[in-house]
Amino acid sequence: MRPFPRLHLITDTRPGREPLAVVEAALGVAGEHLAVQVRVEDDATDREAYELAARVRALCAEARAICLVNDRLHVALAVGADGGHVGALDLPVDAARRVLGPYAILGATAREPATARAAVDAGASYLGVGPAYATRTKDGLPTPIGVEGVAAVARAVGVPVIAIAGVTAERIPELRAAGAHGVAVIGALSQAPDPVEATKALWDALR
Ligand SMILES: Cc1ncc(COP(=O)(O)OP(=O)(O)O)c(N)n1
Ligand SMILES: Cc1ncsc1CCOP(=O)(O)O
Ligand SMILES: [Mg+2]
Repeated sequence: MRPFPRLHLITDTRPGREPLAVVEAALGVAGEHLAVQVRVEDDATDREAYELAARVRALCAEARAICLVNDRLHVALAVGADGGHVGALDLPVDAARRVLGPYAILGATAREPATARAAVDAGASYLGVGPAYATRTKDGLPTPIGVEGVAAVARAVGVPVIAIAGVTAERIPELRAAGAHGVAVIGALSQAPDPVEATKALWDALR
């Protein structure tokens, strides 16, 4: 079986961002070691989500990278993605597992050990754990859990823990030391002046 990717790029579809160009740049560096999660803004239409996901899925297939879809599992199924990711406001994990089937990759968001264990028991195959640090990318997040919070979740579960929020290449060593399998990033790539160099820095810190 393929090792689960340590670097997860989440698309940034806010105005002025270029999600496909960033995905192409990252795939050129990390290729099959990358997971790309298609995430659109809440007010995007399903058609917009589908069109972006279909293009990302095609790019990932070419690079043999994993393609995941955030929230909208019908879009994941429609484009033939490898799986999806759900959080507290999305389908419950057991329902998401039923939608995606037994073999799909299913991620769930967790910030503390009890919910992390519950998500795994309900069928999550990896956990997105955070917010690890403060971030300006998403509003309304709770207080960051820090490396100690990531470590507490990592100790509690046997599935890969993917740290999220405010992750930079410089922070990867402490997250890995805390037991994180890998990281998920939006801003570290989408706001980088050079996404190729930024991917190299993240990937070098992870391998
Ligand atoms: C890898 C990963 N971790 C956490 C999240 C956040 O999911 P959620 O809490 O449902 O928030 P939205 O991303 O849907 O706004 C994620 N997407 N990926
Ligand atoms: C979608 C999401 N969920 C928790 S933090 C976050 C965004 C993280 O973005 P960044 O990597 O730019 O801090
Ligand atoms: Mg969600």
